[in-house]
Amino acid sequence: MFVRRIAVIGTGYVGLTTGACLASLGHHVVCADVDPDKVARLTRGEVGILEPRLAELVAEGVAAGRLSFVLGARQAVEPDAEIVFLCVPTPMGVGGVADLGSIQAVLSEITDVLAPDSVLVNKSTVPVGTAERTRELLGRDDVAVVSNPEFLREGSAVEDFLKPDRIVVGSASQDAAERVAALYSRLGAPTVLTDAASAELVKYSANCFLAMKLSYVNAMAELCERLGADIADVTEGMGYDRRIGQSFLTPGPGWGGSCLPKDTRAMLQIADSADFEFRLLRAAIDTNERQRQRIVDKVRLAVTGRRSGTLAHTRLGLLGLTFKANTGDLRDSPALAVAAMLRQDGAELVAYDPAVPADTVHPGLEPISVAADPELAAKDVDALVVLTEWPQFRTLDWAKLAGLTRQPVVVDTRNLLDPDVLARAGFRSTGLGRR
Ligand SMILES: NC(=O)C1=CN([C@@H]2O[C@H](COP(=O)(O)OP(=O)(O)OC[C@H]3O[C@@H](n4cnc5c(N)ncnc54)[C@H](O)[C@@H]3O)[C@@H](O)[C@H]2O)C=CC1
Ligand SMILES: O=C(O)[C@H]1O[C@H](OP(=O)(O)OP(=O)(O)OC[C@H]2O[C@@H](n3ccc(=O)[nH]c3=O)[C@H](O)[C@@H]2O)[C@H](O)[C@@H](O)[C@@H]1O
Repeated sequence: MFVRRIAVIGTGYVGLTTGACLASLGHHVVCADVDPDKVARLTRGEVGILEPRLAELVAEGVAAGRLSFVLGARQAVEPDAEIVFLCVPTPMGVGGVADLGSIQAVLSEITDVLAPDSVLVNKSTVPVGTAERTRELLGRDDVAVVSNPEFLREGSAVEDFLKPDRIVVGSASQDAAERVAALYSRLGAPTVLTDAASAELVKYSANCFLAMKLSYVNAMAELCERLGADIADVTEGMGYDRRIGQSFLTPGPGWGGSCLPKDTRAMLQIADSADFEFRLLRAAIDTNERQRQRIVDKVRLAVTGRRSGTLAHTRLGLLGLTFKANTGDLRDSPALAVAAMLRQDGAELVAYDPAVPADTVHPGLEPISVAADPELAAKDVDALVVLTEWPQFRTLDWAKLAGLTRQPVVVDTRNLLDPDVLARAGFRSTGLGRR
């Protein structure tokens, strides 16, 4: 029932969550990373990422003797790991294709130490055909390869892992697929058992669909502005249709993060390699890029009253830098993309984000002075621009902030704040697609 040794390679958002959650389900898990500092920190119980319950599960797993951390994949796999999960990065490579360098590095490290009858499971997001190529590369008939894509979201990784909407497992080996599916049996989630290529495609297909949904909503918000309609009412009215659903219908400064942007690009390449021009997806990506410019134009109009020109000699306070709320992740954050464009336009930028301390080092933060509190970010600014939907922004002392600004203007790119509250505090505000 419980597996005596599962190896999880890569201890990032996916790997650490997978390791800690599988240990909490009763399995014995050894997690490996290539980064010695990370392994040392995890061994001391320092999780280092903002994920509810993750630190707690790690501590419980370690205390119960079911979870440990080692340096290097080989040490986690030998001598007798029964199931090996690959949770290493697959970032955007040249031309948008997924870069499989880390996967290849792990394979060359572990091929000769994989135990007979073990199962190699890929949880990283990889192009269709990767499982098949992995099987060829391994050249081991006694090791099965399985695709088991992960659908967790950052900020709710543990909750999503333990209460998944579904489990997807694909393999040429029915027996191996069933062994992997059995790991999750206690979760009671619908399970799709399929071939490896279909499982790999489910992952891209889901992320691309979500991206298209968001681009559709952002386009609809623009249309609302032109037609005098209100996006909140439009999406509410749409969302009651159970075929559409209420979630993922909030307009914003464009979708970002470490996955949707890279996975949509990778899907275009996958389609291209199959001689299929995926125009629908291309349009969703183009709409997303345009969205950033649309935000800059909105800020310019709100601050200078002009549709063209620059933002030279203006100072802007940005509220939110992470790619969404409840995470500290700045990777591919739309807030940073918008900030870069505002800077390019001549604006001076100061920002506050509850998950980004003033001394954070990240290339996207270079044009921004990061403040330790929202009041510092409001001081002498020509506008406050909400870029991430942190719920605590709703309850800021808006009247006090208004008094600190040079011009009491708010551009709310997340439609997070109540316009009446802002008006009472003395702000002129604008959102996306609002009447
Ligand atoms: N972040 C997310 O919300 C989700 C990510 N994914 C996919 O999961 C994969 C991993 O993503 P994240 O966990 O976000 O990445 P991450 O960047 O947070 O973590 C990856 C970890 O792998 C380690 N690593 C790199 N090369 C290694 C090697 N050769 N041996 C051992 N460890 C190595 C890194 O040091 C790092 O700790 C990607 O393919 C991603 O697309 C899938 C679902 C959700
Ligand atoms: O493959 C992955 O890595 C993961 O990618 C996304 O998860 P995540 O990157 O954590 O972020 P999301 O919550 O999907 O948000 C993505 C972007 O869309 C934006 N968004 C989301 C929802 C919404 O209504 N409006 C909106 O603008 C967010 O602010 C963010 O920039 C998917 O939701 C996960 O299912 C998937 O496993």
